[in-house]
Amino acid sequence: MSRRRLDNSNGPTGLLGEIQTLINTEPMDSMYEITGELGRGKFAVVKRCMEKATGKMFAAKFLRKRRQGRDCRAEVVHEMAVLEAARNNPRVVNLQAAYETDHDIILLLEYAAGGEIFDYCDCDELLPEGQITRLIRQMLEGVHLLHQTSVVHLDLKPQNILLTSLAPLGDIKIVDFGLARKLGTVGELREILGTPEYVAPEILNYEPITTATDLWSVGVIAYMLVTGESPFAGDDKQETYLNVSQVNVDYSQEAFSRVSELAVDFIRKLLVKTPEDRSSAADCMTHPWLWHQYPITEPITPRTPRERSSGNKWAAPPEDPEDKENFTLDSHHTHAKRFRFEVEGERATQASPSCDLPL
Ligand SMILES: Nc1ncnc2c1ncn2[C@@H]1O[C@H](COP(=O)(O)OP(=O)(O)OP(=O)(O)O)[C@@H](O)[C@H]1O
Repeated sequence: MSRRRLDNSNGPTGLLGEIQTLINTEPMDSMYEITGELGRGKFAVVKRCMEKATGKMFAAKFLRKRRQGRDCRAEVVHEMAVLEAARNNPRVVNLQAAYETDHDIILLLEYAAGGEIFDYCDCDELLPEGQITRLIRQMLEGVHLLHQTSVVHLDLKPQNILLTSLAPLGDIKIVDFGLARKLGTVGELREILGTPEYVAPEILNYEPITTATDLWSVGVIAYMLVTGESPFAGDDKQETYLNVSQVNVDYSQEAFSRVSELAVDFIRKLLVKTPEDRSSAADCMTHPWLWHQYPITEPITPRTPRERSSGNKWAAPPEDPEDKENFTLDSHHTHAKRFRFEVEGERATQASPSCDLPL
C-alpha cells in the first residue's frame, strides 16, 4: 500500500497546510464500491459508497486538484485540515480517510443519510416548530464549537447542513469546509466569499469577517426553515445584494403565521447589519425560543433525499472547460450560486465556484 503525507506550509492566503491524514494512492475501489451520487459543486462531486468489508456507507467527496488551470491542492489540504481540527465536534461530518488519483483528492466522509435541510425550506415541506428549534440548537452547538477554535465556516447554508437520517428525522452534520478560515491567520480577513443569498453585509462591504459572519447565515437558515422563503433572494444578484445590504426582511404575520413570536425575535437578533450587535452562538443558545417545548411530530410523507433534492447548486455555466463535466442545471438550487469577491482588484467575480445544554 503506498501512502503519501501532504504537508504544505501556511501560505499568505491563510490556508491551513498541515494534515495528519495519510493520503492513500491505491485505487479506492479495492475497498469501496460507489453506489450513487449525492451532490455536486463546481469543483467537487460527492458519491455514496460502501466499504466492501463491512457494508458501512460513506460519502466520497471527489475534489479536483486542478481548477481553472491552477493547482488547487493547497485548498483541498486546507479543507482536510479544517475537518481534522473539528474531529471532536459532533455536529461536523467526520473525515475518515483520503485517497488520491491523477485528477482528484477524494475525502472519505461520514455519510449523512438524511439529506440536506434545504429540503425542509420549502413551503410544502416545513418542519414542526419543535423540530426546527432542535435542529437550530444543534447547528448552534456545532458553530459555537468551531468558533471556540477560531474557525469560521463562511458558507453556512441549508445545502451544507445535512441530517444523519430521514425518518425519524436525525441530527445535523455540517459539511463543506472549502471556504472555512481560521481567524487570526492572515490578520484581518476581508476576503471572499459565500453564496449571495446567505452572505452577511460585511462581506458585501469588504469589512472584516468575524465569527458573527456565520451567525448571519444561521439567521438566514432559521428564516428559511420557519417560513419556507429565502429572506434576501431577489430576481437577480444585484437585487439580492441590495436586499442584504439594506437588511430588507419581511417579518409580516403572514410570513410567520405558523410559528410563535419568539421565532421572529430570535431571527431579528441575527439579521442585524452591524456584526458587533448580532447575537453570538452562545447568546443564541440561551434564547427562549430554542427551549420552549413545541410538539415534535414527523413530516407526514417523508421522501428520500434524492427525490427531494438533486444537489447541484450551479446555475451559471462554468468558466473553465475542465469543469463542464461537473455541470448540470437544477431548479432547486438555482438561487444558490457562489460568488467570490476579489478585494484587491475591487472586482466581484463568480468564484471557482461548549455548550453543556441538552440538544
Ligand atoms: N457527508 C455527506 N453525506 C451525504 N451527503 C453529502 C455529504 N457531503 C456532501 N453531501 C452532499 O453533496 C453536496 C455537495 O457537497 P459539498 O457542499 O461538500 O460540495 P461542494 O462541491 O463543496 O459544494 P459547493 O460547491 O456548493 O460548495 C451537499 O450539499 C450534500 O447534498
